[in-house]
Amino acid sequence: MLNRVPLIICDDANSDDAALISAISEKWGFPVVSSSEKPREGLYLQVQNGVLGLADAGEKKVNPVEVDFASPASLYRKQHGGGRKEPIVKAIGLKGNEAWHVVDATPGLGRDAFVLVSVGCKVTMIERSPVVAALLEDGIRRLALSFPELAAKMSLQHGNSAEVMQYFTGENVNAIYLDPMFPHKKKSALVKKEMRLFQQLLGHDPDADALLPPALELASHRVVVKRPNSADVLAGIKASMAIESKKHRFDVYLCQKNLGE
Ligand SMILES: C[S@@+](CC[C@H](N)C(=O)[O-])C[C@H]1O[C@@H](n2cnc3c(N)ncnc32)[C@H](O)[C@@H]1O
Repeated sequence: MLNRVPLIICDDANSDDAALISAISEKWGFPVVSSSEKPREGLYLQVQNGVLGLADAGEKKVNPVEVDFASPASLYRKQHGGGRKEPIVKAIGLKGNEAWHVVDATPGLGRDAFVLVSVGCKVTMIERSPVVAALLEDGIRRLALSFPELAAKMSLQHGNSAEVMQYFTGENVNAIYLDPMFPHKKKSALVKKEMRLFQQLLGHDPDADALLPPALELASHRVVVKRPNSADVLAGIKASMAIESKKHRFDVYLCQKNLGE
């Protein structure tokens, strides 16, 4: 996993972008590099028009990857039923439980987390990659400018969830969602360019099994694990049930503490 990538400052950056770059670099420790020193290969972060993005110097045609909670697709989803039909919402069992507190222990670009927020949940995201955490933080900051009520339902912690969940303090956690990276065939056309970039940054998560035991300990109601259809259950622990879609499966673990509810 790459923990640090350069943060490029363009020679013609406006003062707002320059201020954002220095705040991000100070918080996350990314080295600031001028655009003339931009690497010819590899990943780098940039700020353009107030948005932090992750780009690949070798893939000039691919747009930088950003966290965009207020994208038209996300907002369409929110306005048209708020994602209630999404398999993740069914798997977590949110019907009638929309106000649950959910920990997303593998948030990535926060797409699934935003589906949960859009149906009414409060979501705590715990992300271990500083690059991804910085992208998420920037997404929450921009969401707060247009939808402060939604941004207020999202919080972010930086760390390894397998550890953070063991010492989690604060509000009761009703459900935990796990969606660790899974190795894809390298040159498959199905692996989108954005996903390739992510794999270059993070690799896959060979320690994913370590997430399930502390999650089962912490959640009061459910733990849900997203897996490719072909994959084994996480940590060899059998799920209470599975919800299948075309490419994925949601393994649902009902927590013993609340089986009667
Ligand atoms: C497949 S992505 C998740 C995608 C996400 N569900 C979405 O909707 O965008 C997996 C993410 O989990 C993070 N991750 C994996 N293991 C972790 C751990 N032990 N602690 C914290 N984050 C972890 C990875 O860094 C990566 O960003």
